[in-house]
Amino acid sequence: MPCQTNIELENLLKEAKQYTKMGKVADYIPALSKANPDDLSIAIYYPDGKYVFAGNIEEKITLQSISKVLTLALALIQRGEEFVFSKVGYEPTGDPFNSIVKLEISNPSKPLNPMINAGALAVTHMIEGHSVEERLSNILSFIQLLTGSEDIHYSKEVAQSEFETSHLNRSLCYFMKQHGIIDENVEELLDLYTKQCAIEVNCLDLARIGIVFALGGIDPITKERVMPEYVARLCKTFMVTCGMYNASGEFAVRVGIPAKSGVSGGILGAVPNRFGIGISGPALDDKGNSVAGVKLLEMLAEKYSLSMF
Ligand SMILES: NC(=O)CC[C@H](N)C(=O)O
Repeated sequence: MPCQTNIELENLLKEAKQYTKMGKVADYIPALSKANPDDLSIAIYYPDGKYVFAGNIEEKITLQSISKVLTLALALIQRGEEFVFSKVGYEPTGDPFNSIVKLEISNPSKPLNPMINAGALAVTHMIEGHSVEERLSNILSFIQLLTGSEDIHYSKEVAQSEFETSHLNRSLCYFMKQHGIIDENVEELLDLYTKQCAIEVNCLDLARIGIVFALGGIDPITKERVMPEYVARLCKTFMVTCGMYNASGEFAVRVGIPAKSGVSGGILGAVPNRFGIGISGPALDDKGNSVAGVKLLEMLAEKYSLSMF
C-alpha cells in the first residue's frame, strides 16, 4: 500500500509543488481567478476508511468538470444506460472540453461523450426533478452520499460568475435544442449546470468519492452499495478515455488510472480496488488540468506502480 503516513505524502507534495509555477489559474470564469496558484493538496482514501493527506485539507475548490462524472452516474441510476446513450456518445473527441466543432459534424448530431461540456449539459438535462431547486437538491444529496458528508453546498459566487459569462455553453445548448437532444429552457439548464459545477469540496471529499468508484460502487464505511457496479465501471471507463480532456491519452500512458479533472484545479482519481485520490491545485496547464496535480500523480504512479495497464 502506498503512503501510509502523511510525512511520506508531504515529501512528494513538496517536490511536485514547484510545478505550480508553470501553470495559471482559470480566469474565463471570473470568480475562479481568485484562487491561489501556489496551493496544492492531496488526500488518499483507503478501503478500510483510513486516509492520509498533505497540504491544506480544509481548502475548498469547486467541482467544475469533476461534476460531469457524478451527474453521469446519477443520470444512469435515474434513467438507465439506454436512455442516456440515446443522447450522448461513448467516444473521445481529442478536442478541448468546450469545443463546438464536432457537435456540428457528428452524425447523428449528438455530443460525442458525457465528459465534454456539450455532453455534460445533455446529461444534466436528464437529472430528474420538477424544478431547478429539486434537481440541484438531487445532485447535492447524491454527492453527500458519495462523500459521506452532509456539509456539501455550492458557491453562489462561482455559480453566478459562470452563469453570467457562459456564452459558449449557451450556444452549445441552443445547438442541442435545435437537434432535439435537449428540450428544456436553456437559461434553466444553465442555472442548474453552473450550480452543479460550483459545488464545493476539499481534496479529502474527492478522495472519498474516488474510493467509492474504486470499490465498484461500495461505500467504504457503511459497506453498502451506493451505485450499481455497472455504473461505477462505466464512469471509470469514461474517466480513462476522456477524464483529462484532450490530455487523456498522455495521462493514461504516464499515470494509467481513471481520473477526472476540473478547471478549478481538482482531480478525482480511482485506483481500482486499492484507493481513491483527491487533489486540489488551481494552477492549470494549457489543456486545463492541474499542472502540479498531474505531476504528483505521475510521481505516485511511478513510485507505487499504480498503472492498471
Ligand atoms: N473543464 C471544466 O472544468 C469546465 C467546467 C466549467 N463549468 C465550464 O463549463 O466551462
